[in-house]
Amino acid sequence: MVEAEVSKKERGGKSRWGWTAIGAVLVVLVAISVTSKYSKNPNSCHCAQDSRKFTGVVEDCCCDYETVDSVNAAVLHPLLQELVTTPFFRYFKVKLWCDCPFWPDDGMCKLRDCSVCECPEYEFPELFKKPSLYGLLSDDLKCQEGKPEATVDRTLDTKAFRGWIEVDNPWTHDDETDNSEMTYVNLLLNPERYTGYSGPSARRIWDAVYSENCPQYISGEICQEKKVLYKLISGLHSSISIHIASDYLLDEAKNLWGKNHDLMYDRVLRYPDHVGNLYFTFLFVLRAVTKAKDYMEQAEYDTGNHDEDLKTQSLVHQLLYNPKLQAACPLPFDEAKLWQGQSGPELKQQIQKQFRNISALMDCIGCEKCRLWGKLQVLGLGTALKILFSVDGRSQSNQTLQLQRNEVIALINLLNRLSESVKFVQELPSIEKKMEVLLSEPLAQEISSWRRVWEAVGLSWLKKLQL
Ligand SMILES: Cc1cc2nc3c(=O)[nH]c(=O)nc-3n(C[C@H](O)[C@H](O)[C@H](O)COP(=O)(O)OP(=O)(O)OC[C@H]3O[C@@H](n4cnc5c(N)ncnc54)[C@H](O)[C@@H]3O)c2cc1C
Repeated sequence: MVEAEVSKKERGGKSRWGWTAIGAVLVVLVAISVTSKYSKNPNSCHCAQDSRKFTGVVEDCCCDYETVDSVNAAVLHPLLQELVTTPFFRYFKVKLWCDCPFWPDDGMCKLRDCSVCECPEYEFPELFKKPSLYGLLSDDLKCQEGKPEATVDRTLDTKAFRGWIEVDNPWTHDDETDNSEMTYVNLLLNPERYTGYSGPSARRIWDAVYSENCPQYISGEICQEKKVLYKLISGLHSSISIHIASDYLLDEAKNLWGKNHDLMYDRVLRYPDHVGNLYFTFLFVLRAVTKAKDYMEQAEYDTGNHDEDLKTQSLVHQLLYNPKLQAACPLPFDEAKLWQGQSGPELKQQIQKQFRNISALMDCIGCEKCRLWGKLQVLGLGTALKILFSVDGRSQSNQTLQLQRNEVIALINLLNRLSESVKFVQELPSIEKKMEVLLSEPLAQEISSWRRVWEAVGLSWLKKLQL
């Protein structure tokens, strides 16, 4: 083309101008046909825009992608990253050795990283070991009235919080009040990352989760509440996959860990609905945390380390009352729209049973570390469900929220995991660029072959013109 232009200027012949113009039109038409062909490919159309892939309001939520990204990057992510390192939030109580209630354990874990490093007795806070002295259920309060002289009334009526108690979460399979097989785990020593757990064992669990408990909804054919359950699980699945890809064993021989962008793209980013579900789950859990803010604000974050505990309290306050967050996304998810129909209570029971089954499936995970994070995050989701759906401030005002310490730890750690995943997705442009190169390879090849054809034709025309 450049050669043709130079020759045209040098020669200045009228008929040659005409030939060149026809040639230029042909090139434009070829380019248009090639690019339009590729823009029909759903994978490449996003890339071709060279802009953000995810825009607009997150489906079924009250916040848009851009706001979630900016508030997460500016407020939530930094706060949560710090909060989960505090002594209160880094120890999680979990029953790791559990029998799968559905089929014999067929663990397929390949790596040493599959196993969990449990805490030695001396490490975790002494206060965590003791059952709470201040755990006062509403029934206990009545009992105390009979013998006031014997007990100190520690209730503070103005406070929502009445001390950590051992209560069972109705949404999960494990009995959270049974401490016999529980062990404490330092989450910082056991990061959620690639473990090599895959194949039929892992696939069977995901298949059971989706097919038996929350079959993918077909738009318009399933009620909103069931759709919520599917989206929560799918969003959690996206987050797990993103964590696997973002902390991946790139070279086993060299023990080299890092980001595996191709895996992140293959598993999550190329499915916009899986990304949408991640944002949905993030907003759902964020709504639960902010709804429980009175309770969380009053809660005791004692671990025996005064300075650290003050820091924890302050970080929790900053998270719950952040003006930027309140202004940007005051109601991340509107739970009041659910369970409105006549069959509401029945439906709630049915979905609660399905979620309990999902939580029981976590005992079938044949990789200890995956089981740890699976259990933590499912308890976190169960806690969010409990906050949003088990205690309804409007219709059952006599029901007060009671959370156990482990539920709050799971809830905040889950929110942090989701926040990290959203941040990874937000850092998409660099990944997108990489994919753009990959996706544009056939386009580049096709253009260059058309260019070669055109150059050959153009050259033969030029030769003719020069004669
Ligand atoms: C609870 C749990 C926790 C795990 N934690 C870890 C871990 O910490 N580290 C680790 O290395 N491995 C972990 N695994 C295993 C991991 O999730 C994958 O199963 C494994 O890496 C194999 O991946 P895959 O490519 O076969 O697809 P999988 O991720 O197993 O997906 C199976 C199928 O589910 C569907 N699917 C995938 N993502 C979504 C989504 N977001 N929404 C809807 N449908 C979807 C697709 O049809 C896909 O083919 C965990 C598994 C489970 C069940």
